[in-house]
Formats: sequence, C-alpha cells, structure tokens
Amino acid sequence: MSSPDPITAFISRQRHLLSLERTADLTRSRLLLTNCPPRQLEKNGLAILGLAVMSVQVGLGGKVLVELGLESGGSSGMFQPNEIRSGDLVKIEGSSSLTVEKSKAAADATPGIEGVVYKANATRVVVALNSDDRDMDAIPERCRLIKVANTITYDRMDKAIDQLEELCFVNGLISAKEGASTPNDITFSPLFRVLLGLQRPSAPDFDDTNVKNIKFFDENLNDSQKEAVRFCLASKEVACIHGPPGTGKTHTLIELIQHLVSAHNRILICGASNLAVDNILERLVSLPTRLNTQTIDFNQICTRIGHPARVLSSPKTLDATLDARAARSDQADLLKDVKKELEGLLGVLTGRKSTSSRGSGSGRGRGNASSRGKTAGGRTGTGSEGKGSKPRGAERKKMWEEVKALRKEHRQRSNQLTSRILSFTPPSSESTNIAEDASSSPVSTLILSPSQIVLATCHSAGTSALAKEEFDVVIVDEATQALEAVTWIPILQASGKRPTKLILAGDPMQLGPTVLSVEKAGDKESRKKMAKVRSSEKGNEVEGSDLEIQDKTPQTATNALKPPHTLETTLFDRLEEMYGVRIKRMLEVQYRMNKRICEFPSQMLYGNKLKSEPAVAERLLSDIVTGEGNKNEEDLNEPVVFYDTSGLEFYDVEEQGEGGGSRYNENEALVVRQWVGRLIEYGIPPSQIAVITPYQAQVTLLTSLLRPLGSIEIGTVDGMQGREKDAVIISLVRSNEKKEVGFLSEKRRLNVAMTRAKRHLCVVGDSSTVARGGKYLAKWMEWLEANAEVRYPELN
Ligand SMILES: Nc1ncnc2c1ncn2[C@@H]1O[C@H](COP(=O)(O)OP(=O)(O)OP(=O)(O)O)[C@@H](O)[C@H]1O
Repeated sequence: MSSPDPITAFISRQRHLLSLERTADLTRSRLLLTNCPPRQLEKNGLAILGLAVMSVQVGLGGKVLVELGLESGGSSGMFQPNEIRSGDLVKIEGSSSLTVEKSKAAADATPGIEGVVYKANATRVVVALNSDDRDMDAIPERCRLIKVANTITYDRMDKAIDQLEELCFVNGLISAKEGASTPNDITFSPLFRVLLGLQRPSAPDFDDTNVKNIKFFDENLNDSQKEAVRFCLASKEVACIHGPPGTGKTHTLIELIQHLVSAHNRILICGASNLAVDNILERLVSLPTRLNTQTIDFNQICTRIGHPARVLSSPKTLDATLDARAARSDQADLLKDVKKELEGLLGVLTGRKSTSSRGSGSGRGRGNASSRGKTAGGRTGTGSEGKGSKPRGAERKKMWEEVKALRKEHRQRSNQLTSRILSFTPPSSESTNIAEDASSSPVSTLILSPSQIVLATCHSAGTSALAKEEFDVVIVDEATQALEAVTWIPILQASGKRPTKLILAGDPMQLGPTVLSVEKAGDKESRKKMAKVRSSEKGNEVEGSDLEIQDKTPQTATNALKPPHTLETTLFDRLEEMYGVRIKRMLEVQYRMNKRICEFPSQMLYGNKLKSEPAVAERLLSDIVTGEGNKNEEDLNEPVVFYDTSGLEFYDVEEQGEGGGSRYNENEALVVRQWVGRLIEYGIPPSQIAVITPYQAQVTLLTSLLRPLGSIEIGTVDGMQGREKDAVIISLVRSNEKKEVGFLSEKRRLNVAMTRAKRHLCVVGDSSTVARGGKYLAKWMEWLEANAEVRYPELN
C-alpha cells in the first residue's frame, strides 16, 4: 500500500494524538474524581468546598449564571488557592457535613450539574450552566465545585481539524477524508499553502511604503523590537516573534497592532490563556488616543469575547467585553427587561426570593413574555426581597415553562445583538475626519468599527458568534504554549474570501503546552531537530551549552510537512523547523532581570544573545528599600544566592494518601521561610516576593508556612509564566540518596522559574542530587557554585 500524502498523514496524526489526549485527560479526571476525597481535590487545587449559591443571574444568550461563594465566609471569605479559571468545565455537587462515606453516597445519588466557569476570583465563582433550567433544581443549598476534563476544547480542536481537512479536500489537495463534512466558505489562501508546506513564505516586502516610511509610535523600541515590527508588517503570510523572558514581546505586539490598525486592518488577537489576552487588552485600552498624526480610540474598537481572568480587572478592560458592549447598546433595555424577569423567576424557583419580589419587567414591545410576568407564580409573597419558600407542584411547573420561554426570547435577542456588535463595517474614506490641532498639524480621526479588533482565547475564538466574520490579521500570543490544533481555531475562523496574515509570538524555550498522553516517543528526537534549526541561525550558536543537542550544521530547515511526533510540537515549532530563520525574528534585549540572573539562561538557551538593558542590568533589592541601614545590608546586594543543602540530608518525601505522588521537603520549606522572613524584615514588601516550586505538595506546605508573613505569591511554575517579582525564591525539593530529580530536569520549566526575578533570585536545593539530573542541571549547579553567593543553611 502506498503511504498517504503528507497532508493526509499530518491530519490523521493530529487526529490520533488529539484522541489519545482526550482519553488521557478524561481518564485522569475520572480517576481523580473517583479516588480522591473532596478534601484531597481541594488540596490539589481542583475543587472548592463549602460553597453556597449567592445569586442566580442571566447572561448573554440566556445562559443561567450561578454565583457561588463560601457558605460561612461572608463577602470576604477567600477560597483556598485553586486552579479553577474562567473557561474551565466544572461540576457543582451537593456536600454535607455527614461522614465521608455518607457524603460520598449522597454525592453519588445526585450526580451534580455541569457548567463552564464564567468568571472566578478569590471570593466568588460564577458558573454558566450547560443544562436545562430544570436541572437548577438539582443545585443543593450547600455544594462544592469540582474541575472536570474540558471536552469542549477537544470538540473545538477536532472541528478545526475536520474543517482543515474539508478545505484541503474541496481544493483537490487530498483525495479522501475521514472527518465529518463541515462546509466552509474559505478561500485556500497563500497562508494555508505556507502552513501546509505547499509553498515557501514569500520574501518580506521591506519596500512597502508602510514599512519603508515607518514612524514608530514608541521611539524607545530597541533595534530588535523595531526589526520584529518591520518584519511582521513586511511578511506576506506568516511571521513569528521569538521573545525570551522580559524582552518586551507584548510591548512589541502593541506597537505592531497600532501600525496594523492605522493601515485599516481588522485584527483577531488570541492567546493561549485568558491572561495573555487580558495583558494585551489592558495595554491597548490604556494607549493614548493620539498616535502620530492620527487619533484612534482603542476603547472604542476592541471587543473582548469571554471574561477577563484577572482578579482585579481594570474597568476599561471590563468595558470592552461583549457583555458590557451589549449592556450599552440601544437594544439593551429590552434585553434587560427579559433578564430581570427571568432572574426574578429563577430567584423564586430556587427559594432565594419571595414570589412578590420577582421582577416583572416593563415588557416594552416584547410580545407575549411580558404579559406572563404578572400571572405566573400567583402566590402571596412576603412583600420583601427576602427569601421565600419554593413554589411546588403545578405552580412550579408553570413557572419553569415560563423560564423556558423567556430564556428562548433572551437567547434570540442577545444573539441578534451580539452579531450586530461583532459585525464589521470597513472604514471608508468618509470615516476619516481631518482637523487641525493646536499646533496646526493635520490630525485625522480614524473612525473604526467597534469590532475592528476582537480579542479571545484561541479556544473561544471558535464561538459561533464569529462564524461570519473575516479578519486581515490573526495574532496569537503565547503561541508556544498552544497545541497546534487549538491555533488552527482562530486561523480558520478569521479566514474567508480575503487572504489572512498570521503572526505568532512566543518563546519555545519556556513552558510548552501541557500534554498528558503518553505517546511522546518522538519528543526528544524532534527537540534535537529543533535545536539544530535554532543553532544554525545566523549568529545564534549556543556555545558549549545545552547542549549536546546543538550542532553547527548550516541551515537545516526544510519546508516538507511532516506528521508531528507529539502534541508538544506547536505550530510555532513546526514553522521554525520547516522554514528556519526566514520566518522569525528574535527579541534580544531583556528589561527585567539583573544581568547576573539573566546570564545562565542566555548562555544555555538563547545562544548568548540575550542582553540586559543597562537600566536594569545592575538593579538590586537595596535600591527599593528605604532605611539607610538596610541599603547596606549585604543580603540585599546579592543578585543570586544559593542555599545548598547538600550533605544535610534534607530529604524529599512523597505525599501519602489517595491522589498522592506529589513531593515536599519540610526542611527546605523552613529555609525558604527563614529567607523570606529576613527579606521582609529588611523592608521588601511581601507582594514583591514570589516563591516558586515544581511540586504542588510543596506549594501547599509553603502556603501554610508563609501565609502569616503576608501576601507572598506561592505557586508552581505553570502559574508564573509571564509574571515578574523583585525577589524570587525557588525551592527545588528533590534531595534523595537515589539522586532522582523528577521533572526538575525539564529545562523549559526551570527556565521560566529562574527568569521571573527582577533583582534577586534565591535557589534552595541539594546540589548533589540536582547535579545528577542531566547535563543542563549539572551545568546550572556548576554555574551557581561559581557565580552565586553560596550559603549553607542553619536551621534553628
Ligand atoms: N523598548 C523598551 N523600552 C523600555 N522598556 C521596555 C521596552 N520594551 C519592553 N519594556 C519593558 O519590559 C518589561 C517587559 O515587557 P513585556 O511585558 O512586553 O515583556 P514580555 O516579553 O511580554 O514578557 P514575558 O517574559 O512575560 O513574556 C515591561 O515592563 C516593559 O515596559
């Protein structure tokens, strides 16, 4: 049998790997849920216990939003640290103060109700229910929230792969297809040809007037940032920005977006995470409206799909959400009426409101639903906004029927409203107002559509609300953390009749996408190849580093499309492997770290090219303390300290019990507490200190030890990517006679941990164990011994 063509092989392999991953994710989730008691799940950040329903609201599309808070905590009751974020799939289950067995039996009897986290902060979590209204009845007074495997993401990725296959099929590139037919109206543009290895990327057009006469909005951009912006504007189909830690990747993207908007492009901006999207949105809406000779108000032209993930999102960011835009529209009053009525009914049905307090709505022009408002639920209420007893029997049934009709109405109205907000009117020549400003230079006001820029996570870019929309440019930030299939979601969504350009930004040397399935056989192999590509790039040799895998052969990039060995290969990785340096630019100046902190990662992972901006190169903790005595404190003038526990027998321990497997190291945690305590005594604000450790069990231990010292951020590496703090302490945990290092050997993970610190990095660990974990760790220990202030802990 002849082997399949490259596109068919690529698509089949993606499908196969995605199905393995879906199974692995579901299995893990099922195992955790069946084997771990709720307390253990809470400890692992996968559950929030002791909850009660605080309110029931209605969101866009008639979705029922249930707000949960701590039953006993009042409005300030803080949840335990957890991994539950907006977009996660969760289950609301009943909980009681019964014994574990009895509560387990009770939970089994009521299987819970599923929903998607709409928004979450430290005290409240709002869940959009997936199910029928009637299921609301299943939400008990006391409940808990459990994170479950998110099958919706897999469904959307599968759909993207099916769509890609369909596109190739109708364009005669493959002869048969496996997937279901999902007709699409997309032109097979040069972007698709490049992504599938059918043509090389066209040479960037640096003679284009937009590029040649470019006037940077921020003249302080460094040369590598300017070059990256020019390169992205000049590239025809695709461009990648490689941004090592703190090199202003987002800063560069913001500059690029301003140029793209000035040139009237419509842009879909996506990120692998909500945080990445919010980061860009926050910076865009804070831009001055006057850009060179143009006035562009980013507050008017950015629409955010989904909800910001930050605990304290700025009002401007919240204003850009689709919900806020809908609430401000001229159709909002009608929608509010239906919403009020619905919320009133739901309040009564769930016993949180008395019958008389339900909103009836004015019913202006809404047809039948309004008149029903006063007739259903004809019980005598208390006349207050307080709780009432739940209606029963026929009355209850009738009210649910009413809820159903109102929800349908709400859904239809809000869908119409949403598509009106997201629909795009291209700017015409009349939409530019020219005026003279005070200095009498002409200023043009670019009047753009409210959805000139749409921002969403890659996953939520798959929403049907965007199905008819086309974009000139798709930007994917954190592209090196996104599975390739998830990156295809915005690409396919944005594409239509016009050609679309793709810009990917990320750092392949920091955390990649999380992959659970075991089929990673080619992993090491493909990384070796990638390293070859990177090392062969002009001036990017990695000297004496990483480095047995680096070789100095010239250009090894090839443009053949190959099926991925593993899901860990992102689209960014694959394009880099296929097209090499021709497809990307690297940012070379970092604005975060003291130069000593930056030295090791630069040598080992960035070919010695990462330079420190002079303004940060010498920064120390002593610069930010006020008392003169403290300024001279030796500890505050050390950028890198290494507490070596070698020989002290501070052994790590495996967590016991169901759901165990994580590790902790008590003595190491005590060393961390001592050091954090000392930094605080010197006057470093706790909010400027982060403690990072690879193990969840150590996070739990450190949280209990450090909480009394203030709001120190404590977490695993995963939550810290993209963040920075003045002082960072890394607790390595692993110390044992067998010299096992576990996933400490993942150098990209370690790279993220060690590049979060601005002024001070303290490493606590056992050099004799860690150095045995491979060449990279051995080199790091060697480097620390030679360059850090090495200390040996004394615990009292
Ligand atoms: N050209 C520049 N001049 C001055 N400061 C800059 C410049 N470029 C970036 N910065 C600053 O460097 C810091 C890091 O920038 P930014 O957050 O854009 O980096 P990043 O590459 O997105 O970071 P990460 O490592 O989190 O991916 C910010 O404080 C930013 O203001």
